Amino acid sequence: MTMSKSMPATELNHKPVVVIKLGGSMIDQLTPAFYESLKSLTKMYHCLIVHGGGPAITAMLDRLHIKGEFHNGLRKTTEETLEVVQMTMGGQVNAQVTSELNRQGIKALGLQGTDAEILTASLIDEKFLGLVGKVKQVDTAFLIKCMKDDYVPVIAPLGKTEEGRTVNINADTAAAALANAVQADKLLFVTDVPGIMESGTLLERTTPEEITDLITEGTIYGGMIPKVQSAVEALSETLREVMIVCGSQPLVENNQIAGTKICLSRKEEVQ
Ligand SMILES: Nc1ncnc2c1ncn2[C@@H]1O[C@H](COP(=O)(O)OP(=O)(O)O)[C@@H](O)[C@H]1O
Ligand SMILES: CC(=O)N[C@@H](CCC(=O)OP(=O)(O)O)C(=O)O
Repeated sequence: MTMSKSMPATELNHKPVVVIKLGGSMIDQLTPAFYESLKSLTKMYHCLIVHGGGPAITAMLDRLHIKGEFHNGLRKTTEETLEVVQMTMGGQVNAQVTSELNRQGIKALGLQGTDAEILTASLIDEKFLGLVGKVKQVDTAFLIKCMKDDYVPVIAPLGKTEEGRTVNINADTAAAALANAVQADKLLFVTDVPGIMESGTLLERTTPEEITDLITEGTIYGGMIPKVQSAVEALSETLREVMIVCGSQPLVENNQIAGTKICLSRKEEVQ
């Protein structure tokens, strides 16, 4: 379980928080209509954005002829790979997302998870995965300050170990940890598919138990696995629903968010 260093509930009670994870698969294709809907969301919610950058990292590794390797959806991160991760996801992609949001009139502030001790992580398995971390503690103090001033923090999922080593963190798991730490009302994973698909049909609602079966039978595979696992882990008494949504359409239409809702049970009815 992730620890949180400060409790935001009392500080941010005038607007709930929504954490939005922008998948690397979608970042280059987000439409003006998507940003417009995000802007209207900022009127009702404090928004906190976590972005990925998998495709950009892979493209740069290819250009530099550095061999990549994945284990269970996690990129083996050598010292050399980490430099590329910092340069692309922490640099280029973070700046791209932040400046696009600002261009659309959203007050966005680009940050790395390594700033202001936002993400403290532990190494998962250094021998096997190298410098890949999982979030151990989130310091929300600076994020809350930003959101109180109506800034949208845009976080690249890099973290520091307690020994001060920089680590690469899967963006889905970072988003889930941040959502828990800021006691978010909603967590949205924006990706390049309409939601979880089963035999070509969108699953509008599902549960952790069904997700386990869908992974076992191979319906859910690849990059969707860390996403749904992070979604399930994030579910709590406060965060009763997590959604997987598509970035090629507006986030909210007719007051509805289209995609797959993951709830603790099928009976959950969340507004
Ligand atoms: N059951 C499923 N429904 C929809 N997409 C799935 C499913 N199983 C695997 N996927 C794959 O997951 C991908 C999204 O994950 P990923 O590529 O990691 O995106 P992101 O960069 O947004 O995190 C989809 O493009 C699709 O190829
Ligand atoms: C440890 C690990 O795998 N980190 C990811 C971080 C980026 C990410 O998660 O980006 P997407 O959301 O685009 O997949 C990586 O290096 O690709």
